Amino acid sequence: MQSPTIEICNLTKKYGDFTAVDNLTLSIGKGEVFGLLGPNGAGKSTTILMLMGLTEPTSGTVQVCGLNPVSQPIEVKRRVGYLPEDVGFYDDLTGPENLIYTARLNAIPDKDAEERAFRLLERVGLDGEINKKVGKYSRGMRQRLGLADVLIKNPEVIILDEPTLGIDPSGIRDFLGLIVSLSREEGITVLFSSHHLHQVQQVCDRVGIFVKGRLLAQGDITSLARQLFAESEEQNGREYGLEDIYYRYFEGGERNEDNSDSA
Ligand SMILES: Nc1ncnc2c1ncn2[C@@H]1O[C@H](COP(=O)(O)OP(=O)(O)OP(=O)(O)O)[C@@H](O)[C@H]1O
Repeated sequence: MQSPTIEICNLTKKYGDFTAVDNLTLSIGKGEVFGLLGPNGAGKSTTILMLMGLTEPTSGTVQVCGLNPVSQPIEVKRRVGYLPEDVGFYDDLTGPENLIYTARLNAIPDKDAEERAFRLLERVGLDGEINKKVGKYSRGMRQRLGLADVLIKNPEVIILDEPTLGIDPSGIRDFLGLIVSLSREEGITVLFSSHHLHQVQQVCDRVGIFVKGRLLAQGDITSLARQLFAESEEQNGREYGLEDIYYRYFEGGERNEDNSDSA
């Protein structure tokens, strides 16, 4: 059997006395779209920083594409594309100019870089905007350019940290559709970190519920509620679902008829 693309084992990160990530164990297979779902402050970004070799674990191990991000951070960055909440671009350059710049930084020859930049702009639906300076892009356009920027080096894995923040609903739909097709058509492994239950539900094969540094449950969407609410279901005789997860773990309350459609 193929070994997992991302393998996290008993991973802990402490900042002084505060534990941001607490004994996390998780495997993500090749081509899988995995959602790391948790409220603000759960430890999602800290986990991503450890996967990228940008901060060191306090204890435990991480492997990405068979590499150790602590001792091989450059090799990891070569194979993993990371899209943060807000990507920094040169605002006075156009989309293609920004992408070609990234390609050069990744040692891609100029001729290939240009061809790849235009192909990716088409892939993310920005081919109609090639002469526009990025400073004039909308938030959704910047994120789509961010995705192209991540893809220019042909990564095996892409890690997206709250990528839809500030994008309008139709932009979000397009962006999520793109992520799914990338995974399906190109076999890219995707780690999608978000606090939006419904977005994660739309695109992810498997989801981990991450709260206060701990992974409470993981699995496909339908099995999550069962894992988290088995006892309550037995006591109350009703079926629990995703909305219940949202209210209990993200809002700190329980779902009732007054709030049942606002997640
Ligand atoms: N450098 C740091 N020093 C001290 N505490 C930190 C540091 N970085 C993060 N934390 C704390 O660790 C916890 C987890 O933060 P993290 O950013 O990983 O959460 P998150 O799930 O990504 O949330 P958000 O979506 O709000 O960024 C938070 O309580 C945060 O305040």
